[in-house]
Amino acid sequence: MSGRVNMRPTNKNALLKVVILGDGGVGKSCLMNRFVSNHFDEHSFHTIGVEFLNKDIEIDNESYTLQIWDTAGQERFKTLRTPFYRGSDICMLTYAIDDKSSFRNMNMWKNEFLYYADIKENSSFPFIVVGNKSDVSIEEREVSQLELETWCNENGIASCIETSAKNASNVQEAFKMAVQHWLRAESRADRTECTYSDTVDLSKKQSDVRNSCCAGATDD
Ligand SMILES: Nc1nc2c(ncn2[C@@H]2O[C@H](COP(=O)(O)OP(=O)(O)OP(=O)(O)O)[C@@H](O)[C@H]2O)c(=O)[nH]1
Repeated sequence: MSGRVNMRPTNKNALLKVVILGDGGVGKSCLMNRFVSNHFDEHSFHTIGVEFLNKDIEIDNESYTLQIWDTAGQERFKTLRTPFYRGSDICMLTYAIDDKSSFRNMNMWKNEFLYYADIKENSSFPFIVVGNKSDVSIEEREVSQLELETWCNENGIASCIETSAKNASNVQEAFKMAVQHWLRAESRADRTECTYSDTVDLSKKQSDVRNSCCAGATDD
């Protein structure tokens, strides 16, 4: 008899580290607080360094714990925030719809993340782009939805959404979308690993299987 078995357990990483990046004042802390506690602070203080909160989310009957890292957007806190990028599963690049310069800075944020998180293969990393403060008036808006979509296309990012931490519009959806994006990236990675390493050929003798990279997974 001959066959191939995928040894990777499903939902192997139920704890997902989500890092929120973007210029100071775009609403990162407010987004996190709206998502975690359904609360909005009109007079939110600048974050110093990083803060994190956990929140469970259910998608397709699977439960995930999001560990959400809110970082300080001001340049002077760079050395305090960058050590926390490593080990991230999802990166939320955030700008404010009424602040064009925060939109222009997304390149800088993306590059800073890739560098300090030490991501080699950036094309498959689950970035999601969030345009916050969608409650502002048309007159105050400085970034159109088309500009957002164009930037994402140019940067190979498939997930983007406009939110308002103030009126709660799309905040739950943004985090859900982020996890769904992560799931798609994971399943692509699983398929690749299935092909190259994460499989056991049952036609092999048991001694050969023990020496393969996945053999230990059956005992753990
Ligand atoms: N109109 C509007 N204001 C918002 C929204 N989200 C946040 N704000 C306001 O924007 C300001 C900055 O919000 P923060 O959440 O502290 O911004 P931040 O990105 O965490 O800033 P740093 O900690 O400096 O990086 C606060 O006065 C908030 O009340 C929103 O969706 N709409």
